Amino acid sequence: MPVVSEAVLTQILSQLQSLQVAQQEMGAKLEALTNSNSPPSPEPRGLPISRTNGRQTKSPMNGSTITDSLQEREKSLYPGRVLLTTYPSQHGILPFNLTWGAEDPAVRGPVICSRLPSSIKVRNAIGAHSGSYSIYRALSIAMGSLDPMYKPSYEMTEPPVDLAVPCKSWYGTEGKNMKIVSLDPWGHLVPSVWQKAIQDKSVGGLGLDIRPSISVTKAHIKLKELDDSVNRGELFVDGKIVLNTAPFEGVLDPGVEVNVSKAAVDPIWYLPGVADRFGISESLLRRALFEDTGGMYPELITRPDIKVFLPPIGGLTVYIFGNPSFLRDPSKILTLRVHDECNGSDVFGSDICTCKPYLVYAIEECIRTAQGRHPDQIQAERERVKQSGGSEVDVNNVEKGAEGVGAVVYFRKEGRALGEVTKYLVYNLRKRGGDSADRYFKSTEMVAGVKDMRFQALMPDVLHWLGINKIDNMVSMSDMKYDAIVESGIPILKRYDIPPHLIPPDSQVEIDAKIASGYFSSGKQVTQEDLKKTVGRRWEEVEH
Ligand SMILES: Nc1nc2c(ncn2[C@@H]2O[C@H](COP(=O)(O)OP(=O)(O)OP(=O)(O)O)[C@@H](O)[C@H]2O)c(=O)[nH]1
Ligand SMILES: [Zn+2]
Repeated sequence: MPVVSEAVLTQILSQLQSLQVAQQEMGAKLEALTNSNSPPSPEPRGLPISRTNGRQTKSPMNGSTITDSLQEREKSLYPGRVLLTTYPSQHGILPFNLTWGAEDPAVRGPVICSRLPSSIKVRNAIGAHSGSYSIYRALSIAMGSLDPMYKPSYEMTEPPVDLAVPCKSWYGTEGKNMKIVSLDPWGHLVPSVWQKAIQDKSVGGLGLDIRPSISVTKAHIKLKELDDSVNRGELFVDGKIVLNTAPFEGVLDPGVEVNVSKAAVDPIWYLPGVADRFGISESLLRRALFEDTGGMYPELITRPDIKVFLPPIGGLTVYIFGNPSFLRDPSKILTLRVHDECNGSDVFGSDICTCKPYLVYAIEECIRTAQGRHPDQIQAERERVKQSGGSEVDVNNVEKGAEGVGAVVYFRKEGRALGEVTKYLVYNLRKRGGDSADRYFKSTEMVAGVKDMRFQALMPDVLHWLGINKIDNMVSMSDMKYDAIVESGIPILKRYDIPPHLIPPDSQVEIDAKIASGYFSSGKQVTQEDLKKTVGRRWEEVEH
C-alpha cells in the first residue's frame, strides 16, 4: 500500500487552502446554487412521495396535498435555477489540478466528479460516478431515499489483498508511454492517498468528495463445473486455492470452493489519451460523444479544460486465482482470459455460443496455473534432485516457481458492446436466414451496421494497472484481443483455443466463422467454402 509522505500531504493541503480562498471569493450566483456552508443533513431531505403524481390527495405524512408536497420537495432538493452547463471562464470555477500519468499523487491529483457543495466548484471530471448506475442515484434522491448531501464513508473498506500497487505502467504523460487512459489507476487507493483532503472539513464544511472508482475484495466461488472437474481428477483440492466445502445439512457431496481475489473497476477516461489511442483528435472524440449521446454532456464541448470523463458504460471485474502479487512478478507463470459479457450463455447456459464453456475452461486453467504442479509431482521432483546430489537449497527451489497465478478479466460489453437487444435481433435474423457460418458476422453487420464495437485498444489498460508485464498462457482465440495486448507492450507467449469437446451443439457456426476471419486456431483450417457447410440448428429442430 503506498504511503503518502508528509511533504505530499502538505502540498495537497496547501492546494486545498488556495482553492478555499478561491471558493470564498465566489459570486452570489454559484453561492445560491450550491448552499456551500450548510452542514450535511443527517436525514434524507424531503418526504417519501406517493405515486399519485399530481393528484390532489392528502399526504399520509403531514396532511398537506400531494401536489404541494411534490413542489416543496423539488424546491428543497433543487433551490437554485438550473445550470445547463459551465464554462472555463466562469467566476470561481477552477478545476482541481490533475496531471494524468504523473508519478507523484500530489501532482497527479484526484479525480473529482461530485456535485456536493464542497466539490462542485473544483470538479475536474465530466459525467457522474458509477457509470450507468448514476441514474439510479438520481432516482433515489428524487424519491427521497438518498440524502443528496450524503457523502460516502470509506472506513474499513480498504483492499484486503496486495493487488495493483503503483508501478511504471501507471506513469507516462503522453503517447505510447501512457499505458492507462480508460481507468484511474489510483481508483482503489483514493481513501488512503487523499484521506486528508476527504476528511479536512475546512474545505466547504464537508471535505472534498473524492470517490474510489475501483474496489478490491476477496471471495470464495462455487461452480458446479468445478465440482465435476475435481470428481474427474482434472483439478485437485490443495486446501489453499481449491478447498473442500464443509458438509452442510442435507447435502451428500458439497463439492469444492475456490479462493479468489477480485476487483471491480469503473471506467474513467482521460480524453486526450483515449483519442490518441484511436488515432483521432480530442475535439472529434468530444464532439462525437456529445452528439451521439443525445447531447447528454454539454461540458464535453464547453469545458475543454476538463480532460477527464466518466462515461455511462459498464465497467469490468477481475478475478484472480492464486497470490495476486504474482501478477506483477515476471518469474511467475500467468494464465489470462479476457472475457466480454454474454449473459445468455455465461449465466443462463444458452447453446448458441461458446462463452460459458470458454469462461469455465479459463477459470480451470487459471486454477491449474495458480496451483502449479500437483503436490505428488513436486515431492517426486524433490526426491529426484536429492538423489542426484542437489543441495538443500536446490531441493527447496523445486517448490519455488511451482505456483503461478491466473486472472479472468470480465468486461461488461454485452453483445460485442452492441447490447443484448441488438444481439437477440441478430439471433433472429440468423435463425430465419439459415444459420451458416459464412453469414455469422454479416448478420450482426446487417442489423447494427458494424460487426463489433468493443474497441479492444482500451482493454489492455487493466493489465497495465495490475502490473502485468508478460502473459504466459492466453485463453482466447481473438486476434483483436491478442493484437491490442501485444501492441500495448505486453508479450503473449502462448495462445490456446477452446477444446473441441467444450463447443456446444449450436456453436460450431461461431467457431468456424471466427477461424475463417482470423481468430487463432491451433490446428483447424477453415475455407470460405467450408463456411457455407457449417450450419446451426433451426429453432424447429430443437423444439420437440
Ligand atoms: N452482436 C453479436 N454479439 C454476439 C454474437 N454472438 C456472441 N456475441 C457477443 O460476443 C461477445 C463474445 O465475443 P466472441 O466473439 O464470442 O469471442 P471473443 O471475445 O471475440 O474471442 P474469444 O476470446 O476467443 O472468446 C459477447 O459479448 C457476446 O455477447 C452475435 O451473433 N452478435
Ligand atoms: Zn456468447
